[in-house]
Amino acid sequence: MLDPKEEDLVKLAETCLSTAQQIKEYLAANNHAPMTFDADGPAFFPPATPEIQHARLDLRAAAMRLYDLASGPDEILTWHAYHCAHDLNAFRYVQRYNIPSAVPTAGGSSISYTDLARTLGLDPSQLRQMLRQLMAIHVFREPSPGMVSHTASSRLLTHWGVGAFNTFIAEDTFPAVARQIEALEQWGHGRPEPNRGAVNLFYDTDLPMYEYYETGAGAADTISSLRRERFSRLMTYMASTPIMANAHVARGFDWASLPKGGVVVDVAGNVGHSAVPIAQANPDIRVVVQDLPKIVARAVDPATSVVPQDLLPRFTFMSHDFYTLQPVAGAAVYFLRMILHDYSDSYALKILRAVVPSMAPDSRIVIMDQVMPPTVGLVPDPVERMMRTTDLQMMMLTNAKERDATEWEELLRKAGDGLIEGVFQHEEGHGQGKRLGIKNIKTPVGSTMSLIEVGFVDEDFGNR
Ligand SMILES: C[S@@+](CC[C@H](N)C(=O)[O-])C[C@H]1O[C@@H](n2cnc3c(N)ncnc32)[C@H](O)[C@@H]1O
Repeated sequence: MLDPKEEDLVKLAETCLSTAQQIKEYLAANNHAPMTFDADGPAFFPPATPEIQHARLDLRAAAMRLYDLASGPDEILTWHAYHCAHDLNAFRYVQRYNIPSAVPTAGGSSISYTDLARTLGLDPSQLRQMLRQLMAIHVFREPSPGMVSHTASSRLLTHWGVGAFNTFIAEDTFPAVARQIEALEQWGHGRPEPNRGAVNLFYDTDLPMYEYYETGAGAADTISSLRRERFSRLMTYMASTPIMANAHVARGFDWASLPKGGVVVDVAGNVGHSAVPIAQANPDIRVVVQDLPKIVARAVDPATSVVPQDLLPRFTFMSHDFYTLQPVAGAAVYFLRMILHDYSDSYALKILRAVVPSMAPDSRIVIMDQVMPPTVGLVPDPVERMMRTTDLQMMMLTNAKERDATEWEELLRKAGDGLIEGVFQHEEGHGQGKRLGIKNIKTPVGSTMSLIEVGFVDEDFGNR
């Protein structure tokens, strides 16, 4: 990993050179096309060995640091921030008016600003202003004056998942995060309620984001339906990206060790996409996927179902509000992926304390979320950037946060307080000297999320 304190221009440039060579050679040796901005080039960096992944991280970290040092302290605060704001503004325009699908995708083809504007009912001069802003970051290009064509990135805006992600940033995150300070001033700093986030001001709702999405029934409320669909697609896509790949679910916990006939409850599992690798890892277990009613309807609808046909007999879908007592008692595992980071401590506690009374003494809770580095500079810069941005996204959405290992341990200890005796009521000693705690944390290679195995441990167990 690049030394977090390295500031020498030449040393950073040397890192760029050596890692760039390593990556170029790897691509050539494995018959992968070189990375390019051309529309016909690879849309995603190809799968690579851990060494090449590390080289990519170092290259990005060194190049970004060089860029910042060459810009100077003033530009970080002025021009860089200025560019970011208007890049987002241009993305919003591009998404709102469906520009990507109106630009021809056939190799080498292009369209004039005038024709594009006429097709979409836009002003040609404003259209050109917006697209030229994005061309600086390799999104669209002008192959000749007055003509627009795709780059690899702009073409990807037509991809169902990348497009949904970009639209969510442009149409939801960008305008909502601009209300963050107003939310803090209107409702108070450090508020725990999930319906007092910046997104509540932007969506103009008193409901927590997920409940707001649920209100989108019928034509009466099409905007919340549209936002729910977008968010749902975003979540499904995220689970397919290398850093959040569903495959990590199988790598971070030994699902095969669960007993025959054991049950895994995927609490708030959306349409069940993350439970698929669990069921595949152990043919002898059953899976219960729980979520809010409209999500469950999507999960069981053949048009939107994501669970492969051969696994379906082992799947049950259930509407369940996770603030209420967990209806499945004695499951082998209660799996909570990307749930608790959506909530402040007091709400995350409510969710966990609704699970604990249903646990058997040997049940586990497996939490899959980020385990934040306890300070800055411990992970590669691009990873740190992703984790910190996600942390703020959680604040914006639901007044929530990502947690480090100590914060997780503290939360779990409180989640078990007063409930242990009930779980161990049929056992000798009634669970005296036990607490809910972390048994293990495993971070699969290439994943930003870890699997935190939680169970009943002796009071003096571990000291993370
Ligand atoms: C961030 S998504 C995570 C989904 C899934 N676990 C995953 O890893 O992709 C949060 C999920 O929580 C669900 N949810 C929100 N509030 C809920 C509630 N009160 N009870 C049950 N599920 C809820 C949402 O519908 C959504 O599917």
